[in-house]
Formats: sequence, structure tokens, C-alpha cells
Amino acid sequence: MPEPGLTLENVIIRRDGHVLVEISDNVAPGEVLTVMGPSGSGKSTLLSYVIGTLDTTFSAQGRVVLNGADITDLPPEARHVGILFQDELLFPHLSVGQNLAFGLHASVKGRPERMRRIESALEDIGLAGFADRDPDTLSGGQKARVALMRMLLSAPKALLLDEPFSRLDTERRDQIRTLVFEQARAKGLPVLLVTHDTADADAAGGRVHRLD
Ligand SMILES: Nc1ncnc2c1ncn2[C@@H]1O[C@H](COP(=O)(O)OP(=O)(O)OP(=O)(O)O)[C@@H](O)[C@H]1O
Repeated sequence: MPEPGLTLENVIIRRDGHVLVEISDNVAPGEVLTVMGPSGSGKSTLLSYVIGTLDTTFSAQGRVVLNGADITDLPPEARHVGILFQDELLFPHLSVGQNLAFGLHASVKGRPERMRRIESALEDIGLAGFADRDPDTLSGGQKARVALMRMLLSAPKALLLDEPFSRLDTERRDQIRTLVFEQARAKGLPVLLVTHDTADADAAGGRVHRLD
């Protein structure tokens, strides 16, 4: 039986011959593995490796396996791994609804069905009726919720989060954090969370992998 979730199998990432990252682990569906470590320890590099955008200055060995399928050599768009960054930007020239439509998986066909999905997605993040708004009229927390939902609509099979909460004030941070972890659990998605903040790790409630 293939192991469900996101498996990093004997992954070693090197730069200039030196080992930067070494990890071997399985993140189960709905589980959050928090990756912590000082600046420059390779946290973002590890996420680049998992999504398939590792810079050529690095060399890597090992395998990335998602729900039993080896995705190590697939191009990023074929991996079905969603990523959310600290500086997650919405397209400023598109409305909130169009931004979500951009994320919506191609398997959702027909304009009425696509519109219905977007309306229901906006309800899920407490932004019903916001479809026609310009992103620059939203607060930071509202933008973060739209960015999260845009990623979820693409039907990823795993989530990677690179300091996605660090720009939010404490109250919004708690809200968005809860929303992300609830959605990941509800959809059974394995999550890799990169953060400097021990409060993020505590909220995630899962295991912590330290890079030095
Ligand atoms: N494209 C690149 N070319 C050369 N070196 C790079 C490149 N990208 C990252 N590095 C180096 O690799 C190391 C790891 O960087 P990385 O961004 O993964 O660290 P990090 O742990 O995410 O840091 P931070 O917490 O500051 O974001 C750093 O020393 C960085 O300078």
C-alpha cells in the first residue's frame, strides 16, 4: 500500500558541496509539519525543492512522493502542490472574483458553475458579495483570505506555507491561521509550514522539524 500524504524520502540538498538541508519524513493527510530554523538555514529552499523550482545552484538527491506517486521529476504545474507566501499578491488589475477564477481548477466547467463555486468560496472565507471589489480596496487580512482560497480552488494535494502569517496583525493572524489549518484538515491535505514564529508552530499543533 502506498503511504498517503507527502513523503520526503532521504532528501539531501547541497550548495557548493555542503549539505544545506537533510530530511526524511512523512506528513500525513491533514497533518502540519512545521519547519523552523535560523535565517539562511534552507527553509525556503526545501519548499522550492518540493514544488519543483529549485535553483540550479543547488543539487538535490532523494524523492518527493505524494500519496504514493513519485513527483520528484515532474514539472511544478504537474505536481498539484499549492504554495502560499508571505508576500502573496493578488492580481491588482483583476477583481476579487476574477482572482479566484484564475485559481479555479480547469475541471470546473461552464460559466454558471464557475460563478457558483466562486460565490460559495467567498462565503467560506466570510467575504460574500466581494466578487466585484478591487483587491486594493481589501484589508490585509481579507487579501490573505482571498489568496488562500485562490490556492485551495486549484485543488492542490498538499500545501506549502512560507511565513504566510507574518505580515498580519495578531488578531487576523489567529483567524487566518485557524482558517488554513481547518481547511487543510477538512480536505485531508498534508501541510509543510515554514515559520520563525513559535506561536505558528503551537497553533499548528503538529511536529516541528528543525534545520540548522
Ligand atoms: N538562488 C540562489 N543562489 C545562491 N544561493 C542561494 C539562492 N537562494 C538561496 N540561496 C542561499 O541558500 C541559503 C538558504 O536560503 P533559504 O532562502 O532557503 O533560507 P531560509 O531558511 O528560508 O531563510 P529565511 O528565514 O531568511 O527566509 C542561504 O544561504 C541563501 O543565501
